[in-house]
Formats: sequence, C-alpha cells, structure tokens
Amino acid sequence: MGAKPTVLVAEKLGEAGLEVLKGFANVDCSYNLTQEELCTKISLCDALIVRSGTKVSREVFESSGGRLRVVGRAGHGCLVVNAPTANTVAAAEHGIALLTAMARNIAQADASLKAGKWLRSKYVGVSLVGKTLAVMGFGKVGSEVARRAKGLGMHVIAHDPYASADRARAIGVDLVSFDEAISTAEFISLHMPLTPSTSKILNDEAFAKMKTGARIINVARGGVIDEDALVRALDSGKVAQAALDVFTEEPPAPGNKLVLHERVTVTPHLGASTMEAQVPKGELSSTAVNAPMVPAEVLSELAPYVILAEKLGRLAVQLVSYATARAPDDLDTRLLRAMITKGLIEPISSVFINLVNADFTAKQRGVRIAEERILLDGSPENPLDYIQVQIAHVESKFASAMSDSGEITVEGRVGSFQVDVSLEGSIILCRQVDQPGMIGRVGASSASRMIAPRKHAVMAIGVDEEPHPEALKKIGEIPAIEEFCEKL
Ligand SMILES: NC(=O)C1=CN([C@@H]2O[C@H](COP(=O)(O)OP(=O)(O)OC[C@H]3O[C@@H](n4cnc5c(N)ncnc54)[C@H](O)[C@@H]3O)[C@@H](O)[C@H]2O)C=CC1
Ligand SMILES: O=C(O)C(=O)COP(=O)(O)O
Repeated sequence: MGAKPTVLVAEKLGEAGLEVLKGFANVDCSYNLTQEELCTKISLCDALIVRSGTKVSREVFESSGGRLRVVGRAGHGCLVVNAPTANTVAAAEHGIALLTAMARNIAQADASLKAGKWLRSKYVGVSLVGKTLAVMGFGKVGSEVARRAKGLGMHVIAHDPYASADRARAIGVDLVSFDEAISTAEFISLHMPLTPSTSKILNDEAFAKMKTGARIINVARGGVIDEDALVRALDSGKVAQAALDVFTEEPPAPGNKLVLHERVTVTPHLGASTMEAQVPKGELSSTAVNAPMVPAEVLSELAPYVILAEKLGRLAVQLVSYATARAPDDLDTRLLRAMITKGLIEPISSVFINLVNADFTAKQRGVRIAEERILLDGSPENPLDYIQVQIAHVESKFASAMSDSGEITVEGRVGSFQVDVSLEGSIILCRQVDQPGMIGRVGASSASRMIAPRKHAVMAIGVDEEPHPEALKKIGEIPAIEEFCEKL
C-alpha cells in the first residue's frame, strides 16, 4: 500500500476534524453530491464520511468496486471521528433553546421588531416553571433534555418503553405510558428514533388526546410527526405552538405549511450544529482507534454465527451461553457479543452498533450481558455447536412464551435449528386465540411468501423479506391476534 488513503467527506465537518484527516489522508470534500455523483466518486475512495444528509445505499457500496473500506458517520460511533456525547448535548441544548424560544415567541418577536414594529402585547408568552414536560424517548438526548428542564423548574415525565425506571428515577423523572404522557403534559418533546413503530406517532388520534393548548418540540426526526395532522391541530387550537428542527422532507418544500405557520418556530436541522459537537474528541477517537479488532481468520470462521448472534440479540438477552468443544483461549466471543448487543439495541435506537462501540453502548444503556461457556466433548472443528440466550424479566412483548419463572431460553445453531423457529430471514410471532384459519388470515395480510408456517396458540411465520409496516399493521388489527412481535 504505502500511498495515502483517500477520504471522501460528503458533508460539512468542522475544520479541526478535517485537519486530523489531512494528517494522514488525501481529503476530498465534495458536498451536495447527487446519488449518481456519489456512486461515481466512491470507486476512487478508501473511506467515506457522512452526516445525516447522505444515504449510503447498497448502490453506493456496489459502486465502490471493493475499494471502500470504512464509512464513518460523524457523530455516531465511527472509527475516525467519534463525538457521540458532544452531539447529544448539542441536540439537548437545541431542544431547550426551542422550548424557551417558543414559550416566549422569541423568533416571531425578533422578526417583527426587525420589521420596524414594537408589539409588546402581541407576544405575551407562557411560563415554564411548574409546567409538565413529557419527554418522549428517554435515551441519550431525551434524558439530557429532562435534566435541563428540571433545572428550569418544570415537572418532567417521560415515556420510553425500553428505558430503565432506575435511570429515570435517578434524574427525578417518572416513566409513564404514551397516553398518560401526551394527555397530561403542557409541553411534549420528541426524542425517539424514527422506526416503523414511531413513524407518525403523533397523528390525529394522538393530538386529540392532548390538552388543549399543548406545545410540541421536535429535534428528533420529522417523520415521527404526521405533519398534516399537526397543521390541523394548530389550526383547530388544540396545539398552541410547535418548535421544529426536523422535517419529513429536508429541506422542506417551499410553501410548507408548518414552516410558514405563525405559531411554529423552525430551524434547519441545527440540533448537532455547535462548534463543540464538530470538534473531534481525542479520548473517544483514541478509544475507537485502539478498540480490539478481531483478526481476519477469526472473523471468517465466526461469520455464520454473527447473523445468528444478532437475531438472538433482538430478544432482550441476559445470559449468553456458548456451547463449544474449544478451549476458552481458542474462541473469541467479542464479535458475537457485539452482534447480540446490535440485535438488542439497534431496532429501538438511533445508535448504529459496531464492534467498536458495542460494549460502550451496552454499558451506557444499562444492558448487562453475562457470558458463559458450555464445554462440550468432541471435535473442536466447528467453533460453536450452539448459542443459547436466556432472557429474564421480559416486560413482555411476548408473554405467552415465558416460563413460570418469567424466563425465556432460546437456542440457535447455524445450519439447523433446535428451536421451534428458524431464526433466518424475518419472522412474525403472533399470540392468538387458537382458531382455524389464522395462518391464512395472517398470510393474506403479509405481502411476503410464507415458508414453513406452524400453528400453535403461538404462531411463528418465516417470511422471505422484511414484512411491510402496513402488513404488520393489518396483522395487529385481526381481532383474534392478541399480541405479536415483528422482526426477531
Ligand atoms: N436534530 C438533530 O440534529 C439531532 C437529532 N437527533 C435525533 O434525536 C433522536 C434521539 O437520539 P438519541 O437520544 O441519541 O438516541 P437514543 O437511541 O439514545 O434514544 C432514543 C430512545 O428512544 C426510545 N424509543 C424507541 N422507541 C420508542 C417509542 N416507540 N416510544 C418512546 N421511546 C422510544 C429508545 O428506547 C431510546 O431510549 C434520534 O432520532 C436522533 O436521530 C440526535 C442528535 C442530533
Ligand atoms: O446526529 C443526528 O442524529 C443528527 O440529526 C445530526 O445530524 P447532522 O450530523 O447535523 O447532519
């Protein structure tokens, strides 16, 4: 090799970050590339750095012709520049800035004074002290917003189906249901990732449940709000004001009703845009660079187990047992543990898990994965016979699969399966009233072809592609389906 690698920086980074890169690489800063331009350029690059504006699609990887080795997402656990906490604080501060600016009509009053008007009575605001703020999504950003809002004398409640009550209690925040959160709060601030289950989570139905005069803040993702429904709620007076940093379409189309609305304060996705959030953090990037890497031969030997580990991680793992005939120093399980963490955290979070940040992220979220080995006799030719995960205290997505002691144990092996369900592809699990015709009804709702359906009081259906959200919604609406869990 010898030659300097070429790094394509596809979105604006801070100068200090660029300087670090220029120290060892040829840096090509090309912003606002179309998808085609990106695909053309990528074949000449060893690394790509993006922010939230660039989709690194399959096409981009395919166009790289094998040269591309690292894709860095500035701000989210990437190898070269890793500033996850600066990003969090920046977003939380922006949320608070929008909250206070909205309550006191800062943006509107500023525009009017600059236009030569002096309208003291038009811009009477509302006070924050003693008001209830509902933090929707109590992750990194949400919990920092909660902490700061408490400092402003607000009463803070939070809704997050996956957050630990202990962590909330430590900050002095009560975790409540979705309905309780939105129906009791004067201010509602959104901090969940955009996923199929959070898409348009604030819709007409949700706005109807809110107090008249509620105020909404969104620094998460535009898609978590049904924007047309928000316009209706503002026009009817149900929602008094909104403050938005993010939009379903970015930039929003000219004439976007929310952007132009008199009672809406907007910023162009500035949540992470502070000087501090753009500066590389020495200690974190050095952790990343020094992170334990798995040697290539271990990687290839464990490759088949990696997908299995991620699937198993989509359940909330407490104990992982590796059944192996290998001696402990001959089986490196860090990669598998990382994949289990990935399966566990990625579906509910905006964090992308890789080998570098897996243990850090798990610890940060209070997830503890204990590991043990089940030593088998026999030939150590295969690294693993099976992986078993044990899940305790599940706040059940899927209560019917639990033992009396409240635990679920699942085993998976590569190639064949001892579990009732093959953990390949996507799987829909439904608990249903045991009556004829259910598989057909569920099958009819799912656009994908079914393989090996089974019929129990619990039904597992393997589908040949990720189920469409609409199909899942229809399954949930079949009266006999009591609960179901998509995507194992
Ligand atoms: N405006 C901006 O520039 C920035 C926006 N963000 C966005 O803010 C959001 C939060 O980011 P982080 O706190 O870093 O992510 P995080 O992954 O730490 O927290 C997200 C939380 O949402 C929870 N959650 C998942 N589904 C939920 C549901 N249905 N209802 C309620 N909570 C749910 C998760 O359990 C998790 O605790 C993300 O959408 C992220 O992309 C983050 C940084 C800057
Ligand atoms: O980190 C995030 O989730 C953001 O939304 C920030 O995006 P940006 O890095 O400013 O393009």
